[in-house]
Amino acid sequence: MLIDISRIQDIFAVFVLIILYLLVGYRPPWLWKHEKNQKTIDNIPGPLSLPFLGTRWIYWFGNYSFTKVHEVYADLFRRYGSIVKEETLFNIPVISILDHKDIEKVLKSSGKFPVRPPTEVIAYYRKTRPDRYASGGLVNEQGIVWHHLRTNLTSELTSPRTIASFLPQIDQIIEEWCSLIKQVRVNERQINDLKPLAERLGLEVTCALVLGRRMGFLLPDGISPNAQALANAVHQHFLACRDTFYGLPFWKIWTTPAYMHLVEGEETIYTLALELITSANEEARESAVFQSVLKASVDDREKTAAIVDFIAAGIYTLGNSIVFLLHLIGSNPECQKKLIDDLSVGSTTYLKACINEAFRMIPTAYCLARVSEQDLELSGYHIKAGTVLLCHTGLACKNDSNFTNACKFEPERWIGDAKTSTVSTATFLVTPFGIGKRICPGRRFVEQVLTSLLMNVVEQFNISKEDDLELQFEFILAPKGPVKVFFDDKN
Ligand code: HEM
Repeated sequence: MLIDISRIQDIFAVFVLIILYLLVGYRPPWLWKHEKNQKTIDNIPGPLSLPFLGTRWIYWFGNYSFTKVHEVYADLFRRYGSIVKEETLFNIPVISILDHKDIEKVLKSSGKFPVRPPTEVIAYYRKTRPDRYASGGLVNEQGIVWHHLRTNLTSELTSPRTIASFLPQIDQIIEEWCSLIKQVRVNERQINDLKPLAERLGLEVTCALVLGRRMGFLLPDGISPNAQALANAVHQHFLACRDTFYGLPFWKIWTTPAYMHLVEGEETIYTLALELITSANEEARESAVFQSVLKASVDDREKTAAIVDFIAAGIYTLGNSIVFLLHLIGSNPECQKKLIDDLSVGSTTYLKACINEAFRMIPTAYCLARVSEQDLELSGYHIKAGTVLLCHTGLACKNDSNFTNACKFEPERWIGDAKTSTVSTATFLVTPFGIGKRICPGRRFVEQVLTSLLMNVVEQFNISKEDDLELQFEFILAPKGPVKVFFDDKN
């Protein structure tokens, strides 16, 4: 009898094992074959990856420079095709994509809380200062924490009504900037370097919106030491992000100069933001954006962090975009003439087309980063959820297969019959402010500033340029060297 029971147990155990094998171990031959043939992330071409160091060595020992990352990617795509694999430290893959359909697929696949990879060095620094930061902040947080910050801190910044009510102040600031141009011109026409002047405008108008204060960045006899410190801090902040991201990663072990610069930049912006919050005057109390941040239902530390993030994310990007826009207009006298004609009949159609076209030609945020939230098929490769993907929208915009005469400044492509086909391609490629739920909350404000700027500038000046613009990578695209532009008075 005992023997019989143990035999039954054996049979039962074999039966359970067969079931388990069928459930988890068995793959039908067709599926097996498919998996074997399927190209995975391991098959994506790219530079040689070294154990532990990955492919970052191309910047340290190769011919590539991280001041020219935009050119590095153009070269990588030329060598390896429209999908390229790099590996960061510890061999974590980062996939760069150029194909329009792939970019669209990635940007469309984001869920409720799109994941943009955080800037590691900022996330690290903020964790070392729990006295100041309750989280990584709006730019670097993910998931439910990001959603909580976004909903509570950006409603006024993104509100059309708030930005429209700020328009008179924008116009006044632009008017002051045009006066400044007149005062600092050499021989009543020549601006030897447009960059610092564009940065001062970016600073003044962004601080006026975010802090509700005029900071005096446009005073003709130079700016105050405090204001200069803020301008330097924001610039330093971007360079330090670039250097810690692409440079040797020693900042993780000891305090490198790049890490020191980042800390200095963050601390200067933070100290100033805190000072302005605690000393808010009548003017500041009337500022909708500033007030909405102060009254938000979030931890007090998040409020100062949000002001820091708005300043850091807004000023430098805006300054660079102003240089790119005015240089492109100065390089295209025909377009300038059409723009003036169109404005003279009360239309802003051509002006808006010029701004779209400038963003297509030189987007300061030259690519969009996401972490895939689901498995994706990109250019025939199976990409697992959780992979870091870089959508190279800036390079795709310069591709003739996406836009005819892609390297030419042609605002006409955004008008009339041509518009429909341009817009259908542009939806996922001309994305200077990003796309989806993580889109830049400063977009509406920036568009308003650029519209008012271009209108005022072409009404007062004929702009022209001497040299071509050279670009440099400073974590975003920035002009390299002095940008000489002529501002001749209109007769
Ligand atoms: C020309 C100027 C600007 C450009 C080109 C720009 C571009 C961008 C881009 C590309 C993103 C990422 C979007 C994405 O991943 O889909 C972003 C995010 C962000 N920007 Fe801007 N931006 C500009 C100005 C501003 C201004 C003026 C502010 C604030 C006053 C601002 C605040 C932010 C913030 C807080 C984020 C993070 C949003 C989030 O993750 O939810 N930006 N910006």
